[in-house]
Amino acid sequence: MRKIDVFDTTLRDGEQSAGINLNTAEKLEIARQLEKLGTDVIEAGFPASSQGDFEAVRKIAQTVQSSIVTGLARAVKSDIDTSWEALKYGAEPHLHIFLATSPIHMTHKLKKTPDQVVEIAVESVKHAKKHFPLVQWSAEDAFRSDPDFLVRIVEKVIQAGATTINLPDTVGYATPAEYGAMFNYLKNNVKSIDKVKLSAHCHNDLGMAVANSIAAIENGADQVEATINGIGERAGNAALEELAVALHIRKDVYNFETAIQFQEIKRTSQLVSQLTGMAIQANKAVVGKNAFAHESGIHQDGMLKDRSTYEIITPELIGETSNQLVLGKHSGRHAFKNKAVELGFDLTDEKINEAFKAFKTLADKKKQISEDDLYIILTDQQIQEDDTPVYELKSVQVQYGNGSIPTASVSLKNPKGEILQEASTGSGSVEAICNTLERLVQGKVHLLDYRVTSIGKGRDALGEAVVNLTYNGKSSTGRDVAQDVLEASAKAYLNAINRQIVNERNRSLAKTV
Ligand SMILES: CC(=O)SCCNC(=O)CCNC(=O)[C@H](O)C(C)(C)COP(=O)(O)OP(=O)(O)OC[C@H]1O[C@@H](n2cnc3c(N)ncnc32)[C@H](O)[C@@H]1OP(=O)(O)O
Ligand SMILES: CC(C)C(=O)C(=O)O
Ligand SMILES: [Mg+2]
Repeated sequence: MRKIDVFDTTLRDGEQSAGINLNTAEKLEIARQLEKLGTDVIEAGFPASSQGDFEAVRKIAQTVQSSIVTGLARAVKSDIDTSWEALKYGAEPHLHIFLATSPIHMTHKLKKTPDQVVEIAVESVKHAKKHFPLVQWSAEDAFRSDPDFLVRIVEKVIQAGATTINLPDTVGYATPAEYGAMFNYLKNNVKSIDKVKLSAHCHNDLGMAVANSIAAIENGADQVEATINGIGERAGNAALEELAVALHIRKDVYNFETAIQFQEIKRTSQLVSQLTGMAIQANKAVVGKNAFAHESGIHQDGMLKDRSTYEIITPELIGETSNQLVLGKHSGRHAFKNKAVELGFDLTDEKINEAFKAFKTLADKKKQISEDDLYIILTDQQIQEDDTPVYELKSVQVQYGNGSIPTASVSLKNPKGEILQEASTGSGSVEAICNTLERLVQGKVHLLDYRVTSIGKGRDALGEAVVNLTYNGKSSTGRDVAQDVLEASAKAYLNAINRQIVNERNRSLAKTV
């Protein structure tokens, strides 16, 4: 079996999804989980794009041990030098440089001739090689590039020192046969191609990202680039979990293997959804809520007689548990701590105590505490590390009746430590809460999007609220989970604002350094 490397770009291309904005603690948490998942390379961000991304990539490079950590850079010296400062801590520093090669991009975006593009590509790879032992070079929009130009530029960047060549279908336009043919063409026409690792990077605009990635592997690609839950620019990237499971389940056809630890798939998918606020569609392959649900009588009859009638992937393969009661309101701190360790959390005693308090509060209200609930409580503690003073919800009360105007009263502590109270009406309960909060916080807020979903099963399942807004002109996403969706909504709203306050403080600290 040929081993295929998995390059995860959830934290870079995935974060480019509209509405996603992860902070350093959240990125670090996802990177740790990607390491457990067995990804060969983690693209942690774009260090030159912002101080926040620089910090996140630096922390991830310092923390992650068993996956290679990389970051994206334009073919620009200052991007490369900044990336080095963030990535130099890795055991094998790796940089990912990209430059567009299609006529459309060269003419309209870069405004460069093909010869100039070759020169810039070669110079940037040579410059990167002064620092980095591993340099991946991507021909952005490779699929819409002239194949002979690709052959020429790829040969030159290999001569300049590139160690991996990536040929993306940047706009998700290729069919599997066409994308495979491009790899075949380069394999047969670039003289030095066997000196480098060949990589595929597919987007899902026509729903073919996973199929295209597999076609690339069949035609010589050694590495596939993908994201958890398929998040990414526009319609997203190839979904990592779908790719890995497809190669595994159909190894009889493909004969390829990856180092992905299948047991970690469900957990990774949930974590990414929880921290990005991007819901997973119920019927999504492998990780959707319905992926293992059998609804109709004939299917249920078949499943009861023999699971192989309708089940080609078992939920156990991807680490799906039955989610039965694990701890209850009479459980003590020791059992709680043991369970946290068993679930893979490494928290200080102080954070365990905070999580334990949240667990007891929930256990008082909810009959059964599931593993999903524990993950939410523990992850919330794990990602809390900033001590910037922010808004804190003290209480929220809503008066609602179908014949009256909903009214919300809210009390909160502001970043100066003052307790403020306000009341306001709205056409619904959530709008009343948002209107009240808008009066209480300092600055201009504009609500863009709001969503509630349930976590886990049953009528007492936790409610998750995701709020997308602009605060003083900057877009931000907040998320929170509570047993009551109105409380979750108020907290999610404040979390979005608090995120901007923390970002602002980090930006001003960076300027003073
Ligand atoms: C296919 C992909 O996913 S590519 C990755 C996309 N990801 C991102 O863009 C996220 C991070 N980006 C950012 O934060 C910003 O765009 C920055 C910091 C990188 C650059 O910001 P700005 O300097 O304000 O430039 P802006 O984004 O408006 O324009 C991009 C510039 O880079 C140039 N450029 C684009 N790609 C490349 C490249 N690979 N190498 C060199 N220059 C490039 C463009 O031609 C344009 O140059 P111009 O100003 O001379 O016209
Ligand atoms: C930066 C490159 C690899 C990219 O994301 C794309 O071309 O889609
Ligand atoms: Mg991409």
